[in-house]
Amino acid sequence: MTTQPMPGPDDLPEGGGAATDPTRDQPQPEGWPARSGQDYYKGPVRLRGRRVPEETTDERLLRNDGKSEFVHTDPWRVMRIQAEFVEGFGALAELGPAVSVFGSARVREGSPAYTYGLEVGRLLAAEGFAVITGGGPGTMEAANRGAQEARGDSVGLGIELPFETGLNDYVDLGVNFRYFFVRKTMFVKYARGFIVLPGGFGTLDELFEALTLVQTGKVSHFPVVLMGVDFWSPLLEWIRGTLVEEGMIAPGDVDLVRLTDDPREAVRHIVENPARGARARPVG
Ligand SMILES: C/C(=C\CNc1ncnc2c1ncn2[C@@H]1O[C@H](COP(=O)(O)O)[C@@H](O)[C@H]1O)CO
Repeated sequence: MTTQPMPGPDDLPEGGGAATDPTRDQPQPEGWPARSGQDYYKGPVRLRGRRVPEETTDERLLRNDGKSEFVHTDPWRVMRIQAEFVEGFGALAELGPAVSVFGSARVREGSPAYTYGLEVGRLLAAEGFAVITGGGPGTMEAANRGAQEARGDSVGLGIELPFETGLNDYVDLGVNFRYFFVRKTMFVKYARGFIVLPGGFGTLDELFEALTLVQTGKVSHFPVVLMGVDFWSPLLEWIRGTLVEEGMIAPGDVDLVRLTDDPREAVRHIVENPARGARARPVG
């Protein structure tokens, strides 16, 4: 058996290519790729015969044939997702201590939930916390507005939605995300705690995401405050009466949450309960 030296990097075109193999310079079967008589190197992979691609990686990269379906493929999507993480981390890396505030996109100025938002935004900023919201209307606008009025850092992590407007006018540092899960990572990564105002599905999703991460010990033990006793009590009663009773969660899991109507108490709870190292409760 004869062995041939592997070509070095200088012998190969960048991004893969063919290196001549003098022993394989015979006529190739009909229908085989034009360069099938040569060894083809693609990173650590060597290809021969009909496995030799018709065109090199660079040829494919530089080809402009007007076809655009590739932008809808999963590998391409993964690149977009990565880019979104990079942009998000880049924009927020130097943010000081922050608290994420979740709540309804639908309430108007003058409603109790909007007023909670304004107040917690102001108080958090006065305590030196950046206020992170979903950057949208309703309570998000209120919390950003409160933070801005108190000369704090007002951050909006917007989400691209099919029929919604962009960031509210009170966001000073805004990042718009295409993917909910990338945006959620930012809410958690840069926050020392969460304040949850009355809201709908979006708010519940964010609340339970935060609780699950803490409960399972995936993240630090963050303080979580629910604002609005009348609004949240039925949910907490159901959690205690059904989830705990049926053994779906541990009784202590409910202690993860503080319920109040008082924005001062909400902010004090965050200040007095700094995030502690992650500690999952053993199931059962
Ligand atoms: C429905 C309306 C606007 C939607 N625009 C949003 N912009 C930014 N973030 C949003 C938006 N809608 C939901 N969110 C996120 O979910 C939470 C609020 O959802 P809920 O269902 O209203 O409780 C909020 O914390 C955001 O992160 C108005 O026309």
